[in-house]
Amino acid sequence: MSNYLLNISGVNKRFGGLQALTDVGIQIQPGQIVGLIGPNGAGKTTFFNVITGLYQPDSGSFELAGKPYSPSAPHAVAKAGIARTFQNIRLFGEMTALENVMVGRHVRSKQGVFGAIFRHKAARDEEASIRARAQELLDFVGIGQFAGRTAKFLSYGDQRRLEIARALATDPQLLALDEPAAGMNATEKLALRELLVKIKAEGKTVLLIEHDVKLMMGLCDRITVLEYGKRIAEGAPSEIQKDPAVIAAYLGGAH
Ligand SMILES: Nc1ncnc2c1ncn2[C@@H]1O[C@H](COP(=O)(O)OP(=O)(O)OP(=O)(O)O)[C@@H](O)[C@H]1O
Repeated sequence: MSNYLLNISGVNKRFGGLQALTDVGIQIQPGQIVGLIGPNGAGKTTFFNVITGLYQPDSGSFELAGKPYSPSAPHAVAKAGIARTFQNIRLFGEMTALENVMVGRHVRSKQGVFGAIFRHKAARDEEASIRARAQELLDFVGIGQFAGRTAKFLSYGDQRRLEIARALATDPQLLALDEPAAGMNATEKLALRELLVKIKAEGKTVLLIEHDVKLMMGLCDRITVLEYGKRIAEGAPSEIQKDPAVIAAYLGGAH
């Protein structure tokens, strides 16, 4: 057993003839923001999808908060305590912002379908507390005033915030964000950075993939670098910035 919140090692993943991940691991201390970077095609998304149960690895050892977890399916991973967002926003566009967060919260709700149908008092009470918590989370991410707005009518930056609020609604031990700054302008990126710092201040642990290396350097406690499906470096941003293998990977790659 280790003190890591997330301790993953020995992950291999092959797609047909392509070895997308070779013996990749990551170790995350509780309360840290950890970044996963690397040139295009390095295997970041594949690794992320393995961690969150979207892809089945060929091998690997997975431990969350000292307990083995099986990344066999996304719902199993969510139950284990990892919540994620997606590179392409996946909201319920026709539902309100509040309803989107309430859906996330229902992962943790106790009342089953029968409770919801027959409107038992316990179910009604739980619904009210889910609603209140959802509003709190919208306030926390800075879009509380848009609770009643249909999700698809929110600005791009606010939709991203909503996704984060929905992920937080599951009370995750680890928040996994897939390119949260993709498509954002400079102002939105700054606001996202502030939000992530706030999430960290709440004691949450965050793993993120992000192409904006400058943003990552200023935000992350630790960074893991992949290239051609292998981990080539791990360290604090100041170490990563001057690591010859990392510099070579970025200069030689598409970035
Ligand atoms: N579902 C799949 N089937 C076959 N090959 C895949 C699949 N997903 C990814 N790959 C391949 O695996 C390799 C790693 O891709 P991956 O998307 O994980 O890299 P990445 O670091 O996330 O890249 P990017 O920064 O461009 O998103 C690439 O060569 C890619 O073509």
